[in-house]
Amino acid sequence: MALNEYPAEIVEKKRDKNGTWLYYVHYPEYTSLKAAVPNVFPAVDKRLDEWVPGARVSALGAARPRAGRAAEASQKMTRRLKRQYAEMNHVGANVEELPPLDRHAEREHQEKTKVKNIQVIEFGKYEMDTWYYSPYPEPHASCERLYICEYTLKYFRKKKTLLRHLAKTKARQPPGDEIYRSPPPHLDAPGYTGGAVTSPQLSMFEVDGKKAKVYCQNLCLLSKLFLDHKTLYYDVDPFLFYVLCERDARGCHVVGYFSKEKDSLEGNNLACILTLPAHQRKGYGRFLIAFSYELSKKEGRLGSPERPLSDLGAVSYRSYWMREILRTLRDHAAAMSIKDICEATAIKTEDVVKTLESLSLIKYWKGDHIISVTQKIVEEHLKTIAGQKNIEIDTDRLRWQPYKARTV
Ligand SMILES: CC(=O)SCCNC(=O)CCNC(=O)[C@H](O)C(C)(C)COP(=O)(O)OP(=O)(O)OC[C@H]1O[C@@H](n2cnc3c(N)ncnc32)[C@H](O)[C@@H]1OP(=O)(O)O
Repeated sequence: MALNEYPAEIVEKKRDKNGTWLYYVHYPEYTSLKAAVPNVFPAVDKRLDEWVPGARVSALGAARPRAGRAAEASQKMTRRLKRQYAEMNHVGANVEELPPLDRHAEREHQEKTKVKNIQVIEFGKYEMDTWYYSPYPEPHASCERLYICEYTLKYFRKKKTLLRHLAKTKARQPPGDEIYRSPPPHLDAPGYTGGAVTSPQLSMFEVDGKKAKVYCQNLCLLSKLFLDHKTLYYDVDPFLFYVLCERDARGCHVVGYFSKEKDSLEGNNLACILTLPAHQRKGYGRFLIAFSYELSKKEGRLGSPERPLSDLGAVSYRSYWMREILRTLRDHAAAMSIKDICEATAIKTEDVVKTLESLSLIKYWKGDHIISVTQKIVEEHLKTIAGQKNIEIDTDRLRWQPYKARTV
């Protein structure tokens, strides 16, 4: 195999307008996960799948990924690691292991979604490559490029139609209640030298799936472009959507969201989370996760995300849990029980135990889990994560009541 060639599987082929063959290829040995993260592996990372002209495919099934998109980390999965990943994230490691009906549904889903339909979206001032298939209705489903209004989430095949829509619509923010607005930057903040404030101001909106049905359905269709396995698109009534926006003089620009069941029997405090690719790795994912736990604290309940987690979901949650638990231990001089940590953070017991295990800070003694840590060890662990991007939530600014308390 030549340099810069990668093993590839051909998933589909088609002819372009000029009759040239194009191949839809999957790179089985590569992932777009940016760094090797212990025990977190994409089951199948389809994010780099793409159409390539025949000239870029060699006879042995090797292709050259588009410049700039080449996978940065090669993580071959051993069978053992695959099983570990599946166990941690409650994902079936193998379709064959599912019950017959689920197996059939899973195969059908895989067949339908194996080739992504929309390649690029224009959203506000950003253009973003998509990652996965999303069931937009026809004729939009067959568009290579979709133009999406960042305020209403309506989608268009042509830019001029989007511009006409923007000229007509008055919407400049999500259709819900603004429940949080970030504090203005402190004038004594490090790096502030006077003049215009450049750091984005954040607003969080709560949008009710029942009251703003079309907006929420459009949000689900949009998020499916970046989520492989969530299947909620149309039945949005039982959910609340927490939409995070950067705010400026023109309006509120969506950067991410999470959804939450109004009444989760499993005690989930988050169903689905997304940061749009143009805004990833700036700390917004952690902010959204932290926000979901702040809501759980107000409800007086422990919470956990709905499973399965995606690979990116798993890294983000593990990083969040680790930091929160270590900070809580530090603030209490490391003298806490597991129950104390759960109460302070609203993180479900199982997630606390797994996180402490991964840090080797827990012992199993006489049938019970015991935390085994000193303040010094906590400080040392905290030093290793000191560089994390963290946007603090000022809880005094959260205006929110549990859904159940509002409806009785
Ligand atoms: C319950 C569920 O919904 S599971 C599905 C989760 N959602 C998805 O998979 C949709 C697509 N992915 C996403 O939307 C985003 O990647 C999210 C929401 C998971 C994370 O959002 P981001 O805004 O990028 O997260 P943020 O910047 O706060 O980073 C959180 C942590 O994850 C890590 N992380 C995020 N992306 C990556 C990546 N590509 N590779 C390695 N680590 C990553 C960050 O390094 C950070 O950890 P650190 O502070 O210890 O370094």
